[in-house]
Amino acid sequence: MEILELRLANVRNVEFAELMPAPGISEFVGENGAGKTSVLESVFMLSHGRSFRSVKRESLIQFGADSLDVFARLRGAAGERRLGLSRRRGDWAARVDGREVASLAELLGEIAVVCFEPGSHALISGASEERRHFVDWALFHVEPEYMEVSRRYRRALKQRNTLLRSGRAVAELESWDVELARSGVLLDNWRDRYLRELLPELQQLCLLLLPELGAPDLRYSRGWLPELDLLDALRERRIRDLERGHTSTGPHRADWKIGFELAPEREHLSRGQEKLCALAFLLAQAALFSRQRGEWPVLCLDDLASELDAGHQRRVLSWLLQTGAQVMITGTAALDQNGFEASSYQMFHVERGRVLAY
Ligand SMILES: Nc1ncnc2c1ncn2[C@@H]1O[C@H](COP(=O)(O)OP(=O)(O)OP(=O)(O)O)[C@@H](O)[C@H]1O
Repeated sequence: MEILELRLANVRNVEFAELMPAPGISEFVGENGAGKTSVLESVFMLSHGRSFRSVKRESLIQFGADSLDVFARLRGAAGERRLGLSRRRGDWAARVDGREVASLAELLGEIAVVCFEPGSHALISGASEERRHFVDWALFHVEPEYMEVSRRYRRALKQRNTLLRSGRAVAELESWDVELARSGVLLDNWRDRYLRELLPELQQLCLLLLPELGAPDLRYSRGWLPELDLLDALRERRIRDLERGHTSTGPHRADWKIGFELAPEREHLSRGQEKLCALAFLLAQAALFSRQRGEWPVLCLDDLASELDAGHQRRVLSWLLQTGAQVMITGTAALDQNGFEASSYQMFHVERGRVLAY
């Protein structure tokens, strides 16, 4: 998919910007604090409903402004779409082709953006929630029933936790346990399958970015004891859960980790290797998306040059070039443009909130 036109208003220090990203690589170059990341955050917002820097969307609204607008004209396999996310008088509204949609998910389902940024190492070293989000974001795009099943699971979990805190009879938990098991097993199967499908893509990217570590392996832990089925695991934990006041087992506790032949645990990775590893996951996710959906997501790479050394940058850029995906990259200095085709490359200068095609 490709963003043909992008418009932002009152996003951080960008009062207004209108640009036409290149079909291939668009580079946003400017000094620290110029507004480069704000452009990427806007694109990411359309696909995730939030910024990658903060869960609070409000922090993007320009100081003193009472509205924010992000608009993109997107060409994808399903045709052309006009996508908008805005905030007016305290309310957020999402629009697809000019029509306000009832649920944000309708907008998020239209555009896929995969972003590597300075906080991405949290995918490897951060909380398990980051890793569940990573998988669940992909499931949202490829499993038509994902939203509904995930909603049922979250609702049952909330009800079960309320019941646990109320200290009422254990027997009342049965119906919620049955619902948790029904939806939870589906989530677990999808996650398990997704990670197995991701592995070959990941192996290729690790070979490109981290060849010194040997072959990678992915270990998925589903969130409950492998020898039990989910319903039995929930039943078995009831007494303990009542004491603790929350549900201590199930897919909401799922996690996965990567190990390499020569670095079996995360603690064996250097900080730089952690970042490369996170990048390998994100690019593998994009590659799998393209295989499953027949089109590439938009790829954003924030501050690539400060995250990667020159050799790794070159490898990533040549990999990106052969995908044909639309890519947006920020940096304080221009990239080495060797191999870029003029027709699919565009540089933008960003200066104190102004974005200008160069
Ligand atoms: N809500 C806001 N309203 C106005 N300005 C803001 C707001 N939030 C942040 N800023 C400012 O907006 C500017 C843009 O930040 P941004 O992160 O986009 O810059 P950048 O060009 O990516 O910088 P760097 O190279 O340092 O990462 C910064 O100067 C920041 O202080």
